Amino acid sequence: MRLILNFVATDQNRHLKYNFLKKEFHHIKAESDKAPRAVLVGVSLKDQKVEKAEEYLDELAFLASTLGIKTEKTFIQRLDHPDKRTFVGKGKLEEILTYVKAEGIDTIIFDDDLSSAHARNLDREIEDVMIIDRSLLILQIFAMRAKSAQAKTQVELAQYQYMLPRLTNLWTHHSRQRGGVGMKGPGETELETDKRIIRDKISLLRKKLKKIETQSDLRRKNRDREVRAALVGYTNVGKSTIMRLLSKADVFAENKLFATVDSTVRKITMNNVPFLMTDTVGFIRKLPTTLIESFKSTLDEIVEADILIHVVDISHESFEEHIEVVNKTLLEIKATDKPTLLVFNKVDNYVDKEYPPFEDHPPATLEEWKESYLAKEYNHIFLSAIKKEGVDELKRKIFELVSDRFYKIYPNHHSFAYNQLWLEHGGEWPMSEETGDDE
Ligand SMILES: Nc1nc2c(ncn2[C@@H]2O[C@H](COP(=O)(O)OP(=O)(O)OP(=O)(O)O)[C@@H](O)[C@H]2O)c(=O)[nH]1
Ligand SMILES: [Mg+2]
Repeated sequence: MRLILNFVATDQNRHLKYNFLKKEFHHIKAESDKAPRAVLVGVSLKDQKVEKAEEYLDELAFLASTLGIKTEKTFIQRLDHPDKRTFVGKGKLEEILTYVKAEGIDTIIFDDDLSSAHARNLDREIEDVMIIDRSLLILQIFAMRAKSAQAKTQVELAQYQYMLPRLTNLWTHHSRQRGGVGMKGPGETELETDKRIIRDKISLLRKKLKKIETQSDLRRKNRDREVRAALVGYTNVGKSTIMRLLSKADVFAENKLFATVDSTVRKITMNNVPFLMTDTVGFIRKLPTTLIESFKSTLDEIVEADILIHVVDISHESFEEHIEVVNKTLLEIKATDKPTLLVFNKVDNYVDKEYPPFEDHPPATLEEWKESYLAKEYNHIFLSAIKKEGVDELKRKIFELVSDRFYKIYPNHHSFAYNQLWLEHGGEWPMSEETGDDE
């Protein structure tokens, strides 16, 4: 097996080829001239339903398809905890390998992060098949999507940070004294050299990022006295579509995961009240921590926002869990405690659930969701961004939050009395709206 990480550590110009993941994928594609074919492997833990593990693998398959990888089969093993040696047990691994060989599969994707010990042991068992874990897959998507210098540098940094601890045991069999060649320092083993190169690269990238961030900090400072709203939510819920709807901004929306990696800011004015709207990167279950760290300045757009517009795809089977993942991530980056509007998007795609009659059951229809604990807990609206149903109410709710904040900063603004009246009388749309780019 050629493990994906081998590329960097064994390539002569490894310190130059930072975009190793991309190259590796191109390599596979070029070899076979068709989409890479994969099997997915997940573990269903003791206290977890098998359907949950299946759902997680569906998401993993969606992540893989975003990179053009086709999923041929999924394997789930029920375990108390992942196997220490090879992630799944011996028997399961044999079953997987038999299938992989028979079908000529080129990639095995694990739904959890593999430790360096896992990688080493799997490396011994498997030949000619690429092994990827969830974090690596997400990092690769980010690398593909990043457009700005800032996002590209952030992804690179996250890739190297991901790699560094995994180098530790992986290369022990390469560790040997080697005299005076290339980058090697005096008395260093090959492993030490590799680690040093990566550490140097990390500190270089940190410096580069700091420089870029100083510029965006300055730009943000200039916006200090402006009201800022941020669209947040799980990936693929419709944030960019809503951004387009509100600002007529030409942002990219696609039915793939992590369509947005660079954040976009637009200035919007409603009834003479201006504010900034940010569309930013979506969250996902088990977002690699290296990504959260290196995307700190992008996520600061959320941290510094006055108002959050939390978008949810209500037609998704796991949308309640998605809300939890987003709330947990917001807590992690310290962006809670802001006035928040929960947008239940994609109502056009919602399919009523079937439950046995006369039994207690979770909400099964949109009407029932409207009466649910979630609707009670949150300032919310129901929306179809695609069919443009509920847009006026969305605008009105956003306007309420934004103008509340705006008049706190500018209590004497001339539009205050007019807008108070307008809101008290039910605020009929359309009202004046201008949009413009700010960067
Ligand atoms: N059926 C339906 N689809 C929608 C709706 N809103 C957005 N979509 C689709 O959902 C997909 C994702 O939309 P995006 O706007 O890219 O989602 P996002 O939240 O920005 O996604 P990321 O940037 O990947 O995190 C696209 O295919 C949209 O066309 C809606 O109201 N109904
Ligand atoms: Mg988006």
